[in-house]
Amino acid sequence: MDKFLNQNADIGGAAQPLLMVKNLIKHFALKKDMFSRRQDVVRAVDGIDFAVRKGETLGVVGESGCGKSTTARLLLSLIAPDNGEIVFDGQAVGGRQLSLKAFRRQAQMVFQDSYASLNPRLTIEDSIAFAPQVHGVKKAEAIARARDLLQRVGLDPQRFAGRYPHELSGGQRQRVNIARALALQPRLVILDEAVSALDKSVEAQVLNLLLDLKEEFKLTYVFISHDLNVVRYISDRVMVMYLGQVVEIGPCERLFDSPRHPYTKALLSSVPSIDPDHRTEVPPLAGDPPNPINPPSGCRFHTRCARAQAVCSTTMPPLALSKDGQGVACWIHVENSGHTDAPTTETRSI
Ligand SMILES: Nc1ncnc2c1ncn2[C@@H]1O[C@H](COP(=O)(O)OP(=O)(O)OP(=O)(O)O)[C@@H](O)[C@H]1O
Repeated sequence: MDKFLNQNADIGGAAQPLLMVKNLIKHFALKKDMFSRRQDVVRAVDGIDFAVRKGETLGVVGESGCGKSTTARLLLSLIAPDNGEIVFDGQAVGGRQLSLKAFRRQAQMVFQDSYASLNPRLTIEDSIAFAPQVHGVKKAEAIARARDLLQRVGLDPQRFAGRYPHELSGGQRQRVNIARALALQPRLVILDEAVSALDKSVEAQVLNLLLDLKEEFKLTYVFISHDLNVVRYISDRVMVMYLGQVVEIGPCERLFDSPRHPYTKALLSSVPSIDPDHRTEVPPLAGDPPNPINPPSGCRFHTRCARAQAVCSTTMPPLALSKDGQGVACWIHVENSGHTDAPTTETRSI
């Protein structure tokens, strides 16, 4: 356990992580068809380690199907992992140290679909006040808290408290979902594509609201999005996933300005830049990722990587951490160990 704490403090780049994840695995068994003897399994999340430090926003990016949402659900114990450990503020989640109920008070989630997340039969204030009452807060106090939160997310309680979800715009509903997530006074909020369905102007307002609330309530965010510009705007550090694994993690600006993993380079080169100094020579990703039921051996990216070497197809590279806090799982970086910013600590051998 101590070894794990030290390793993950390194991966998080901070002495005080709020959340630590060790070797998290989730495979989904698919229904067998009548004539097949084989049981296909989707390796949605396949052995990930990372930490989220107190007060930071960790952005999570990667192509569709790489395991971002499954990771989010695992983090909040909405689904059970096949393996792995989650430690919240030094206490293992779901065991004797920190019960699931106690953890769920401190960790909340905001989903993409603002309408599906709300009960259509409850007024806005009743929706926000619901969870605190389940956790023992008296109704009058829960309603007062709901009205206060409405104000804080920019919705006048006089006008909005008694309305129903269908009477609100998408942006207003997402503000309600954010207020609802904050009603239990959590420390960690996981935002899974929380602004992706909004118009660009509303998206910008909600992003700024999230930044303000983070300061005001001393929150820590895990921010999942396919929109790299949005992730760059809001994140302190960024984690890049490919086929259920972490391929790179590091400080946001450094990762965007000098990505190290060939996958991160290709992913970022798909974002158009109007700045000629920032145009990249790396071609954007071609085709779809391989099937997660039968992922490539070795480094899972080797089948699409222009720089792949023999070792890449046989052996999975470790996620190695350099002195500047950037972790990269790529043999090119492991082998460049004479370089000043090359990996110094092998944080994970797979
Ligand atoms: N309940 C499930 N049963 C079977 N396969 C699943 C299940 N949930 C997710 N998967 C598969 O697991 C893989 C990871 O899915 P996940 O939704 O976590 O990816 P994602 O990165 O969030 O994708 P997106 O950006 O499209 O939301 C995908 O191949 C997906 O089809």
